[in-house]
Order: sequence, then structure tokens, then C-alpha cells
Amino acid sequence: MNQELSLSFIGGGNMASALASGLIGKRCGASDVHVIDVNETALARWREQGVGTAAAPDEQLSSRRVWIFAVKPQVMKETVAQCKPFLRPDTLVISIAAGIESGTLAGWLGGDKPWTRLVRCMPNTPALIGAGISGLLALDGVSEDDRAVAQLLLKAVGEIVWVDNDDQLDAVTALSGSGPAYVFLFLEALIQGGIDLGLDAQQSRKLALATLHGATQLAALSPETPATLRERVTSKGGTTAAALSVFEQQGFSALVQQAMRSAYQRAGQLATEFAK
Ligand SMILES: NC(=O)C1=CN([C@@H]2O[C@H](COP(=O)(O)OP(=O)(O)OC[C@H]3O[C@@H](n4cnc5c(N)ncnc54)[C@H](O)[C@@H]3O)[C@@H](O)[C@H]2O)C=CC1
Ligand SMILES: O=C(O)[C@@H]1CCC=N1
Repeated sequence: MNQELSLSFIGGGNMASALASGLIGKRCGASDVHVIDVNETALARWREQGVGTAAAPDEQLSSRRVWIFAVKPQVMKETVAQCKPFLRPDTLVISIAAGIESGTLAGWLGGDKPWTRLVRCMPNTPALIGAGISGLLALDGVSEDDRAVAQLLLKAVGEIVWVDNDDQLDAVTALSGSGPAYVFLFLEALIQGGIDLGLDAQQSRKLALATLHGATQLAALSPETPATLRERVTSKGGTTAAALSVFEQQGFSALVQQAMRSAYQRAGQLATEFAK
């Protein structure tokens, strides 16, 4: 076993699968990964990939260098309590649960002496194809080695950004954690718009996908700002200006920012709702 990167996912649902898909074969073998989940159907899918599974925490956990908590915020407290007896001094704990603050997790794991060998992380589902981005927050007990391990794991599925505090991680959640859903919503709207204007579904999907991909690639590679790139598309008195004036009249930018604030505030609510 690759001791350095042996890891357990506690919660083997969507996000754990997305992360594992990038890690297995790249950073570790299937046998270096272990999954604990209460759902037998979920466990069967992992076993098909050669991953070891368990329905509840057991001694196996103690031998894993890294734990990744990937259960819903609603069940984090009870799940952490079940795993805590198997913590070892050299265990690096990573949590991807939205909202649950690092200090709260440190308390649940450590009791009187908070467990600070802890990285709070917010990945996103494009990790599934190696195109994710994760925000990472390290507590005081995280050594340089631990940081390197966390980076190695998350860089296997995309890019990373270190942040300084829980509020920033909630902002990451509102932007890139939830963000793929905003993009999918926009994509759905574009496809429907094309269909409404007379294209067939296949044509519209192809055109919409290539437009989003091309525009984001151009923005990533160009030295120009998104605003300048937008202006270059917009001929005076032309079609783009006609469309953008509708977006502006309807307050598109403000709406996006309002939606993100709502996600950010929800993260704060999760922190209090499920941390009692
Ligand atoms: N889906 C997303 O785009 C992202 C999700 N997250 C976070 O990842 C976490 C997991 O989300 P998803 O994977 O989407 O949810 P999911 O529902 O697909 O997976 C959660 C898994 O946890 C299992 N589970 C429930 N109670 C358990 C327990 N006591 N012990 C072990 N396993 C248990 C469930 O059976 C399920 O398979 C959440 O906290 C969410 O905030 C973070 C970033 C992005
Ligand atoms: O919707 C959620 O709460 C999770 C966190 C970010 C993406 N999905």
C-alpha cells in the first residue's frame, strides 16, 4: 500500500466518486482507497472498482493516512463521532461538507483539545473529469507535509486555491462549489432558447456547449478582461447589443450576485443549524 496516500472516504456519494475518479490510477491504486457508507448500493459501486468498503467505521480507518469526510452537513456531527475513536496522531482529516466550520469540526474531533490536523475543503463536480477547482483552508496542526498531501490529492482532480478563513471558504462554496449548477442552468436556458428560435435539440446543444467552452477558454487565455472581450462581440446597433440590453434591463449581474449571496448565507445557516 502507498502509505502516504492511503485514504478513506467517509460518505461514498457523488462528490466522493468525483474525487476518486481523478485520484485512482493517478495518485493511488484502488486498493489504497477505502469507503465507508451506510448505503449498500453505493458500496457495491465502489467494490466494482476494486475499492474496499465498510458499512460503518472500523479499525481499517486507523491505518489510513487521510480521511475525507464527504457526507451531507446534516449528518456530519454524528458521523464524526462514530469515526473519532479511530483517529491516530498522524491522521490528516479533510472535510468537504458545505458550511460546517473548521473550528466546529476541530471540536467534534478533539473534544477538550481541538483536532487541528484538519483541512476544510470545497471541491466541485467537474473534478469528475479532472477539471475541478477546490478551495482549501488549513488549521494550525496541518504540517507542511500534510499541506503537500492535501494539495497532491486535490490537484489530481483540478486546480486549488488556499484561503485564510471559513468566511472565504463559504464564498468559494457560493462561487465554484455551487457554480457548476449555475452554468448548467445557463446552458439549459441557451439550449431552450435555440430550440425556441427554430434549431433542433442536437444543433442547439452543440452550439451552446461550444459557445460556453470557447468563450471561457478565450477568457482564460486572453490578457484582456471579460468586459473587453464582451465589448469586442458587441457591434454598435447589432444583435449582441440587443440581447445585452435585455440582460441589463432585467438586472442580470445583480441577480447572479444575489443568488451567490444566498448560497453564501445558506452556508452560514448550515454552520449553525447542524453544529448544535
Ligand atoms: N455535490 C457537490 O457538487 C458538492 C458537494 N459537497 C459536499 O460534499 C458532501 C457530500 O455531498 P454529495 O456527495 O453531493 O452527497 P451524496 O448524498 O451523493 O453522498 C453522501 C453519502 O453519504 C452517505 N452517508 C450518509 N450518512 C452516512 C454515515 N453516517 N456514514 C457514512 N456514510 C453516510 C450516503 O449514503 C451517501 O452515499 C456534502 O457535505 C456537500 O456539502 C462539496 C462540494 C460540491
Ligand atoms: O449544494 C450544496 O450544498 C453542495 C455544496 C456545493 C455544491 N453542492
